[in-house]
Amino acid sequence: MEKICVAVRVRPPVDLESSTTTTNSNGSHWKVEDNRISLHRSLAGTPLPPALSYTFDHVFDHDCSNSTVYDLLTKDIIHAVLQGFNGTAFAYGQTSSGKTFTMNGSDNNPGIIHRAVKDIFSKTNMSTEREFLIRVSYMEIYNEEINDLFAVENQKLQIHESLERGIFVAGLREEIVNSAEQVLKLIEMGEVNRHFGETNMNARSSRSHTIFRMVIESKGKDSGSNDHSSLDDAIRVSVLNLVDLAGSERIAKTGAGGVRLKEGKHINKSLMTLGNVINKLSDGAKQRGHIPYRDSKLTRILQPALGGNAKTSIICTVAPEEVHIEETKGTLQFASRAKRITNCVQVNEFKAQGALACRLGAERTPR
Ligand SMILES: Nc1ncnc2c1ncn2[C@@H]1O[C@H](COP(=O)(O)OP(=O)(O)OP(=O)(O)O)[C@@H](O)[C@H]1O
Repeated sequence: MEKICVAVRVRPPVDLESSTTTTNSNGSHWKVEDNRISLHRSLAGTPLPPALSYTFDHVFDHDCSNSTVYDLLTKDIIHAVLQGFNGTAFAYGQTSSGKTFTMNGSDNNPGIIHRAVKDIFSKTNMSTEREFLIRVSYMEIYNEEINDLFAVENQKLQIHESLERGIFVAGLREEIVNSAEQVLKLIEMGEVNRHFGETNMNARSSRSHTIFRMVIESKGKDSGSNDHSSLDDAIRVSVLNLVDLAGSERIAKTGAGGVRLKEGKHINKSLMTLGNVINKLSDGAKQRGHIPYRDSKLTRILQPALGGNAKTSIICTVAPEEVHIEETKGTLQFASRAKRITNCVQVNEFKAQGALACRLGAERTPR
């Protein structure tokens, strides 16, 4: 059993005037100390004890770089995926709090996805013991429909489950890839197909949840031994999901109407289901009861990452401004609940036989 790793990241204040402080006009501000974030208030300039205080695995203040976030929060998961464990990292938070900045980054400050891809190829290229076959796919959930970001014609895809593949999206294009550059180019092409839109809160707001997925298969390099039953024959298959969720939003604040309003309702509904799943899971095994994974496509796809067989980290992004205090409290409560979830993690290792062996034989391009 292994706990989900939960971190909070505070984005820099939007108002440049107040960029050196997160204190607000009513004297309340979020203070970050080590792995703790607290809401402080002051009365006529006299500081009062924190009104609220939360502790997480990590708390990243506004001056923290994407490189630090990657190193402390996701690097271990990425390395575990190469050992055969499933891994998921996702960003959760209100609109405009920095989820896309964290997952995708910018040209001079690459995010988690870019760093993970580079890291994976640098490790697999260096491996003297195992050979790897890597496949990638990229999908979005827009208005509760799954679309393929690598192939626009693949829309309204369905989720299925099988013994061999677990939970999967049928018809999603998977590309076999051999280098980080190839993957980053594919992602760039996929980004063009993603739904963004302008709201009052964010000039480039993600209007869908996106899931970038890498499936990594590996087997021991031929040792030259004739012992066909040796453990080296075992094939490891792991799945890495890197998820950028759309932001929860107050319709009044985003000024949404028409298409934006419809999108906002779908976003809020699926995030509410995610919250319900997290709440149920955090209740502990005895009180849990039915977990409503099937109530949204997002939770169905993330099912293995939430209480299942995956190493998972969640980065909860928050905005420091006074006007967002209620949303920030909501995000921190979500994060506190998520912290209590335990997953049951194991290496996915199979004997190379039957259909899987045939498929690997056909697809494997030795690295
Ligand atoms: N840690 C950060 N450092 C510098 N700039 C940031 C940081 N986090 C966010 N920003 C900036 O704040 C703005 C909003 O961030 P972003 O688009 O990542 O938010 P989001 O949570 O993905 O929003 P939405 O849910 O609406 O898509 C962007 O201009 C982004 O560059």
